[in-house]
Parts: sequence; C-alpha cells; structure tokens
Amino acid sequence: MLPIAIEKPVGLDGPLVRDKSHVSNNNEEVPAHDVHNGGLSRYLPLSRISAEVQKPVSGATKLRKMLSETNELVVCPGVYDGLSARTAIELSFNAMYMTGAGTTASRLGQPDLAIAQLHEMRENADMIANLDPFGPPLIADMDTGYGGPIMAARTVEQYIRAGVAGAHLEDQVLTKRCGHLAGKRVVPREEYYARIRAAHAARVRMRSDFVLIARTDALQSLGYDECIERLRTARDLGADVGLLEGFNSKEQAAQAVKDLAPWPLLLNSVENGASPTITVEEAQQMGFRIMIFSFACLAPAYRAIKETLTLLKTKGVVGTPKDLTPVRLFEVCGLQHSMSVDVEAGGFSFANGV
Ligand SMILES: C[C@](O)(C(=O)O)[C@H](CC(=O)O)C(=O)O
Repeated sequence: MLPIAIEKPVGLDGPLVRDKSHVSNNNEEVPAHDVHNGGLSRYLPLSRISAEVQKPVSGATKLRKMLSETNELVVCPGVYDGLSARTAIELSFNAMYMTGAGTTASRLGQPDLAIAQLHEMRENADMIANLDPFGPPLIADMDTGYGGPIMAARTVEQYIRAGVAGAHLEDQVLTKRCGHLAGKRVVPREEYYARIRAAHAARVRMRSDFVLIARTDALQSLGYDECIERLRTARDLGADVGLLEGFNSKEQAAQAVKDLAPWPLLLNSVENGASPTITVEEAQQMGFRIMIFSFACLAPAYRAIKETLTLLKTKGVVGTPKDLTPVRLFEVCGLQHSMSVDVEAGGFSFANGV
C-alpha cells in the first residue's frame, strides 16, 4: 500500500545543506536546538560544502518511508502559522500537521465551517512546508477537496507542488464543519469514492510519494459499520492511510485499528472535543501510525494572548518574560540563517551585529 516512488527531491539544490553536526556518533539525529542554541541554523556555510553532503528529500518521501520502513507512531503537533511551525521545528518533531481549523482561525478569524478554501489552505501549507527543506514533513488538512473530483485532484496537485507530504480528504458535504461539532452531514458513498479516486489519480500522475489519507465523518450520522465500509473502499481505491473522525470511546478506536489492519490509521486528538483523550502511549499500544494534535498550538496561543492582553488592559503592561527578547523570537524564525546568507554573499547588513 505504501511503495516509494522515484521522485525528484523537493527543496533547494543550492547552498542549503544539512550541517553534519546534527548527526551524533551513533548516527542518531541530535535535536537542532541542542546543537545550535535555539535551533538557529541547519545550514552549513558555503565554504564547508562538499560533494557528498546530503540533499533534501521531499516531505512526501520522508513520510512514506516513516510509514513503510518503521512501526513508529508519527506524532504531529497541529501548527497553523509560521511561528507555531518554527517552534515545532525547533523542538525537532518528526512531522507536523497543518490544521484547517487553525488556518481558518488565524488567517481569516473565522470558525471551521468551510470558510477557508483551496487558495488560503495551499498558501499556508506552502509557507509552512518550505520553512526548512531539511525539516519535518507536513501533513495538511484538505477538507472535502473544495469541490467535486476535479477540485480534489487540483488540490492534491497544488499541495504536491507546495511540498506538502500528505493530506486528509473527507466525506462531509461541501458546507462542512469541524469534525467535533454536532450536526455533520456526509455525502453518499459514491460521491466520496469519486473524490478519493480523483485524489489518488492525481498523485499517480504527479509521480509523487504524497500520502493520501482517507477520512470519514460518517460515525455521527451513519454509525461505525458504515465508516469501516467507507474506509475499506477508500483503501482499495488507493488511499494510503485511514482516519475515522470523532471516536466515541477508546474501545472503538482500538477496534477500528484491528478491523482495518494492517492498513495504517491516523488518530486525530482534539482535547475537549467529541472523543475521549487518548495519550500518545495509548495510541501507540492500539497500533495507530500517525497522531495529529489539531489544537496543540491554537488553544494555548489563544489563552496566552488573552491573558497578556488582559494584563495590558488592566495594568498597562505586557509582562513579557525577560528572556523573550526580539532577537530570541527572530532566532526561532531563522535569524541566523538569514544573517549567514547575507554574510556569505558579501553583504554588510550585519557588520555591526543585530
Ligand atoms: C482536524 C481538523 O480538521 C483540523 O482542522 O484541524 C478539525 C479539528 C477541529 O476543528 O477540532 C476536525 O477535527 O475537523
């Protein structure tokens, strides 16, 4: 189900090469922040580049290999903008998830109700997926595919060109809503299958390792057996991974893994949503292969912003911790790399430091 296609690596062929100091003596990856004091730089200076240095591999190929060559659970924090993605990269997560709910909230200030469309989603995913060509692969939300089969295919093509490693495609009606809200409606089986066929055909045409994740939201209205039927058919139509949205219980989640084995399943963890909280360890034991935490960044960001703005409103101060200097925040966003680009090019912008 998960063969590795031969694919031209996505990323920059030029001077951006991975600093070998990230690899320890026993060949294990050393977290970037341990090496570079804040995950500042993953790139070698031009002067240290030689022929044998590692080239970037596409996120799609990386993700497919994680699924086909290991038994690990791929843990993906849900990121929604540049800073949350940079933070996940700083902490050396193996993969990331771009949440549609978070993209809609942060870019449009709107709820997760089919308001963000393909161009907003693609643009956000493109930015996040390309922050670090050597970084973690990005799984993205592709909702309903934003139309019929033609749009589902177009979405896959655009996501692949943007460097997205994989995405989930669901069976809700086009006027969809967050999977953890009541009142969801799904399209008939054949309409869903046409979306999946179109998405799979697009990935084959693009000769990409893009990981197609079939999601069903049918549990609420049609029940568990219908979900298993839909996912089995999606698998047979070429989907690489399954996602049953909104489990009612831990037992049901474990049962779905068994019923669809050995096909890999993704678990969407939305704390305080429709499903019980399942820990990474529990998901691992159940046999899930990917776990996304959709609200991992969005919910705490809202809380922190609100607390800070309340302080500003009531006390007239912001109260930023002393170590959170502007330089520190810019470092998270690749300041050192930007500076090295200028210096290597003979620029003078940083002759007097920053
Ligand atoms: C996974 C999801 O599609 C997302 O956008 O992150 C949402 C998350 C949410 O709104 O709770 C979903 O589960 O539908």
